Amino acid sequence: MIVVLGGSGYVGSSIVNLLANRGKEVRVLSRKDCDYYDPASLGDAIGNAEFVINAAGYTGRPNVDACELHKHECLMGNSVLPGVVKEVCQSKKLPWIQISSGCIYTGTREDGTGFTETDAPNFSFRYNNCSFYSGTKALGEEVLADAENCYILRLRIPFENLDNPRNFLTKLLRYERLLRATNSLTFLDEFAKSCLYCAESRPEPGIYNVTNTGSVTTDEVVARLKSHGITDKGFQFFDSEAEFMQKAAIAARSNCVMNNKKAVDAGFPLSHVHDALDQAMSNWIPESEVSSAATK
Ligand SMILES: NC(=O)C1=CN([C@@H]2O[C@H](COP(=O)(O)OP(=O)(O)OC[C@H]3O[C@@H](n4cnc5c(N)ncnc54)[C@H](OP(=O)(O)O)[C@@H]3O)[C@@H](O)[C@H]2O)C=CC1
Ligand SMILES: Cc1cn([C@H]2C[C@H](O)[C@@H](COP(=O)(O)OP(=O)(O)O[C@H]3O[C@@H](C)C(=O)[C@@H](O)[C@H]3O)O2)c(=O)[nH]c1=O
Repeated sequence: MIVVLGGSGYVGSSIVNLLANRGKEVRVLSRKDCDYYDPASLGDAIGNAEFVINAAGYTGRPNVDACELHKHECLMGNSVLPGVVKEVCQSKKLPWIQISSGCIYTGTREDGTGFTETDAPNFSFRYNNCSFYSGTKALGEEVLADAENCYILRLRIPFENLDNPRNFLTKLLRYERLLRATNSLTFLDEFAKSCLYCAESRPEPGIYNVTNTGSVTTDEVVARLKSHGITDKGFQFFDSEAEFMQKAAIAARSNCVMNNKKAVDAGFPLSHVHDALDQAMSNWIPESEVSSAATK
């Protein structure tokens, strides 16, 4: 049985749905079920699982700006909880996944290429230039530096075919104005499949950048939304990052490029970002039809 902490959240529910559709026995854990910060209580709740996925954490609503206002929750969920899950899984000798984030980086490497798993985070408290959210995610990875049998999977700006306020494509469609940025992204379907791949095929444990190959600019994504007929909106852009910060954000964002070679070489099912965007957009389901699509 696979236990998923935070399995009712945006990312967790996508993983749980895939596991269930593939016939896996899966159990969702919530903070209501036990004390996440008491190893004995969490250990009892995890019970006789064979594999654990920690999809719990504090991300803020509607976006990471909220983490600047809820620092205690953010630090506990993203930095302390991974350490408790590690203690419990190690004592039970369980393999497990921690969901981390590519947002612990900003920009590209000096040579213009994407960050690899061995590059030190450059959008963290150690650099003192980060959002509170990113700082806590980088600390969460540090806490797991010596973790055994642990997959640290870095997700980066999830998108999918279902219109949802957490979906990057929906965000671009709904924000009044857009920031011009270059980013690596993660197709949520392929992220869920990557979790299943770890549970079933057990590649070498460690850190993996679970992002689609390549990177895209905001303009490219918007052009694709138009060419797929999803919108004909005349998008408005901020003149600069400074204007974005002044008018639409509290915390700086970590727009960045990631290198997924380690994950691809290890067999993770990750396509090129252009193909993944086309797949999500050609199966686009508007929010008004999402719940009826889910029940079909
Ligand atoms: N969405 C994104 O853009 C990205 C997310 N991630 C990471 O993926 C993971 C899941 O994110 P996502 O699904 O978007 O988040 P959600 O907020 O949708 O879900 C996370 C779940 O975690 C639980 N939770 C909330 N606050 C806390 C807390 N302070 N301590 C412990 N548990 C808490 C809640 O479940 P319950 O109430 O049932 O306990 C919640 O439903 C997080 O670790 C996040 O950092 C990484 C990159 C991008
Ligand atoms: C608020 C806002 C953001 N943006 C841009 C900035 C950025 O490039 C992109 C996403 O910014 P948001 O504020 O929507 O999302 P943000 O909360 O920064 O998203 C992050 O969530 C956490 C949980 C993660 O782990 C990250 O990987 C990432 O997915 O959209 C606009 O273009 N216009 C806006 O009005």
